[in-house]
Amino acid sequence: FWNSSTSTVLVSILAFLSILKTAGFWNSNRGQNFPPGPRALPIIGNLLLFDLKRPYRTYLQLSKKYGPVFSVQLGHRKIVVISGYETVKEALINQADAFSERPKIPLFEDLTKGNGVIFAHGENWKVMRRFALTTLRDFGMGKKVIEDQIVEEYGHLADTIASHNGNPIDASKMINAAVANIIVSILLGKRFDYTDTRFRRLVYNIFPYLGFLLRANKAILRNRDEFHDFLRVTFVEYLKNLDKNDQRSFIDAFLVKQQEEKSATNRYFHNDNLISLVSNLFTAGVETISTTLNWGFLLMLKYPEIQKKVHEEIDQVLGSNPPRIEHRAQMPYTDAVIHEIQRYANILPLNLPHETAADVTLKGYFIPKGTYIIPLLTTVLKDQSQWEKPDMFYPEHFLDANGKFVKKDAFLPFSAGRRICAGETLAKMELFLFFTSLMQRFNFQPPPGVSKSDVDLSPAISFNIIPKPYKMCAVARS
Ligand code: HEM
Repeated sequence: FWNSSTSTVLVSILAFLSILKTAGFWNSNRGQNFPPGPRALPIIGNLLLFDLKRPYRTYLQLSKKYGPVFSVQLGHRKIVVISGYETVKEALINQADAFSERPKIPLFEDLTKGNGVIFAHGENWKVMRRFALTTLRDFGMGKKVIEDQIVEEYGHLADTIASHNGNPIDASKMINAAVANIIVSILLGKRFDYTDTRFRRLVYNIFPYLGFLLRANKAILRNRDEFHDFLRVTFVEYLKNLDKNDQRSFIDAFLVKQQEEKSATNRYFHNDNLISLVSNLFTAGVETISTTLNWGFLLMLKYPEIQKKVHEEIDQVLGSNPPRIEHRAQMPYTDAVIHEIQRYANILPLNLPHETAADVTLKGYFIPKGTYIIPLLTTVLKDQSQWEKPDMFYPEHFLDANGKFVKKDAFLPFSAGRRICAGETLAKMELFLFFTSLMQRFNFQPPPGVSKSDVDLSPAISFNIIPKPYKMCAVARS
């Protein structure tokens, strides 16, 4: 009965049905005004349209053609892309709850099993996010400890940079280590020496560079196992010395919660959630900041006249005093430059993916519950209706005619709504203190023989926007 011609007929029928389905013949969304988009091919959907090396470019082009709400199909997944400041705001802020979920992405589900905060869902996400936010505040801004730690850390970083005596260096690894130490001191309550072997493995091997997050290879899984083993041993150690009245780290705070009397949320405080939280904060809190700083110094090489103005403001306001966070309000130009670095660098052009938690209507289009959403941040940070010179590095975007700092609604590098970056306050503090302190100590110049017009601002090939590796000379300022 079951012979090869039966199989051929069956395969043909299936292929035909698949074509009909893709063409929308009995699409469940049909008649409900699903957002428009390019016609999809069977099985692969719109894959052929994509610049796979820099997918954000394809989304950007499609948004120009199809407008602020459109759809693409990748494999069997229909994706709705939201672009432009007004529309992203209408979704993530005005309809915050409906756009607050994360899709289940196989690689991340394998890595975290829905634990932690970044790729968590429903109630687990809510409880872990609330805990992460309060604890970051307590161990950071609340107790002022973190500001002191950043000040200590930028001292170490500046000394390491100065030891190269103005010779050309690629500072990215040093910056990475300094930034990693900040989150490590919040999580573990102590910093590491840059030469510590375990720390080096943690920073350089275990956590992949932003651009390679999507490579689900065996090495990543092996590194993850090694990191988890390290954490399990650490938890046991911290548990032994735990003192409810003297909590010294994020891990201590979690373990105290775990031991509290049974409460409605107590069941979420298990070790798998702690492991994922620690990994989440490390992944989210190191590469983002160091990539932004790497863009910042590259831009200072390209625009020495802007660097000069920052130096002047530093000399005027700080003199030789170390920067503290309260100085930011007195340094509008430096503040504007840092904001413009974030806007221009646009490091997460695709944002992180969202998913609709309920059926929702946006700009007249119907989007069912469970739809994969991309709130396209690049179209917000470069929205022509919001920025005077969207494609240029122009700190005046954040200054009024009197040189006072002005906030901009479309400045959303941390996204918006329920899933807005949980580390925004910490990140802003780190960016200001690291950038200002290094600028206070050094003049950044291209290596000998390289002129400012040779400085290349085109990004490396990646899913996110990272600068190509570069060298610079950090010449001590007298
Ligand atoms: C320049 C620095 C940073 C940028 C540009 C940035 C940007 C972002 C963006 C765009 C998201 C996704 C928001 C969304 O889904 O709508 C995000 C999420 C997140 N970020 Fe950041 N981030 C930065 C630094 C940090 C730091 C320092 C930490 C923590 C220490 C952190 C922790 C998180 C966490 C936990 C999430 C997940 C939030 C959730 O799913 O509820 N980030 N960040």
